[in-house]
Amino acid sequence: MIPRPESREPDPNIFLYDTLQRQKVRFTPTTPGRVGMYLCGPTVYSDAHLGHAKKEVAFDVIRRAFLHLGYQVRYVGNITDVGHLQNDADEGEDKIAKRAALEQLEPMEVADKYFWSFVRDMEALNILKPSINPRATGHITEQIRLIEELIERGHAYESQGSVYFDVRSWPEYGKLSGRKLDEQEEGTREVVREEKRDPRDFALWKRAEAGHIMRWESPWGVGFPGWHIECSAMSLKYLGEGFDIHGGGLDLQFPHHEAEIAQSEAAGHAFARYWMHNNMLTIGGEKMSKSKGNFTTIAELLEKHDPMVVRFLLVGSHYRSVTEFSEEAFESARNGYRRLTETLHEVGRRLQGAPAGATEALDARVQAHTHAFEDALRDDFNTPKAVAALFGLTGDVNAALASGPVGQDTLNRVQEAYMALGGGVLGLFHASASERQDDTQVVDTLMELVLKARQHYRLSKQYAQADELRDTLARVGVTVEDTKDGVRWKR
Ligand SMILES: Nc1ncnc2c1ncn2[C@@H]1O[C@H](COP(=O)(O)OP(=O)(O)OP(=O)(O)O)[C@@H](O)[C@H]1O
Ligand SMILES: [Zn+2]
Repeated sequence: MIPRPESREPDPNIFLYDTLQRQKVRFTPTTPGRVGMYLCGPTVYSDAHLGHAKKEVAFDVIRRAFLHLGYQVRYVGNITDVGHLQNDADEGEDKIAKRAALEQLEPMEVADKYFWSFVRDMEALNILKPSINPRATGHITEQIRLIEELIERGHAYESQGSVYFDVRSWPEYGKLSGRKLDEQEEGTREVVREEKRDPRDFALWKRAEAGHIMRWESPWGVGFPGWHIECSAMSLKYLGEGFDIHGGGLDLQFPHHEAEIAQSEAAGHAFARYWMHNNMLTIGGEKMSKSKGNFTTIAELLEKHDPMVVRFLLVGSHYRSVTEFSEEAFESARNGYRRLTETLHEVGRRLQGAPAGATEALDARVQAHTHAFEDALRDDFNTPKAVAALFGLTGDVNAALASGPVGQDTLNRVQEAYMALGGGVLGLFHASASERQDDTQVVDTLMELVLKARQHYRLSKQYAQADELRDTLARVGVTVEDTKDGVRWKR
């Protein structure tokens, strides 16, 4: 966990884009100084892919930004382990149950297997653990209670052992997505229509047919919850009435989030006050998705790429913009990330032996870039602008380091700025960076030895050997320069 800066008052000037109001609005928390966030998590029936990473990183950065700007955050990220059918229109097999049959596992084994795989991927990507990670199957009672409230209030009805939300009883249905009546019906087929009063009605509870293995007792017979109801039940349980922020992918706006709002409000609960949606990670212009099969899992990616480069790639585009996945995008992320870490490491090296005191001109630049970075966060968590501020800082630091000695206090402040902004907020300097730090120490020591040997050859006029050392280093990308201040190297 990154600690909340103790000294900082909660920032009152954060603006975020609220999907419901369709504009950027000032964020005001329900409870001063605290933010409650709920994020629709994965359906755990297969390994997570880069699209999931885009969403998780987006909301992780938003959470970290709130922490940085003086708030305490309760972050609830749910795990869907029941009720998510293959078709959004209440049809098809349960995704988990289908996978269980395929892998010859218990449904809960499937859920656990992919839950832990998800946790491993998220850890590798330096995503902070949710404060609460509730699962749908652990909250059947809460879901049944909410459905009962809806029936009591006349907004839901039972039909042949299933319970549906009565869309006609709730005129606000459609307010989030702005979908017209006919568009709300998309994909609904005749079989289910017969049970429904209106084709737009959605399942709150489904009767379990013989052979359906995920089943629970309910007032309406044996069945299982519909997909949408879990998120209403769990967000309200852990974040309370009128909680602050509900997040998820743009593709969940309809029907999932539309249904969440309708069923929560119709049951008499004040629901999320701000709705935030991340745009999609695409491949060849199409959404990366499990069901389309056009995905690359996070685990596969991490065999080839540093997780921090993956993260850098994702924060390089705004959460509301599309990110197109390509090898070229990785290449440029790798180069960009290297530029940051090289400077950070150089600052570490220069700290030893730096003159005491400050270098005021650079101090002023550090402050200016820090302000620019924070302004970018306040403007709907604009990470590309924040990254640009880090590059601005990097440029100024490089220029200062090249032009002469920099005071120790200033170097410390530069390091702190990198760690707080690039590390704390963007989450870019994780274990892989510290591993590289260890690696850097080993490389530094080895280089010192090699350069001493080279110096020895030169002093004893064995120039061929000295040059051979230099050329060998050049072949692995290390250049050695003889300057008036002594020998310097870089890679
Ligand atoms: N390509 C993507 N880019 C950004 N977010 C995504 C992407 N794919 C899924 N998500 C988000 O991840 C969350 C969980 O998605 P889900 O488990 O439905 O994945 P999926 O690959 O879309 O699966 P399916 O194709 O079976 O619907 C949702 O909030 C969804 O918006
Ligand atoms: Zn949800």
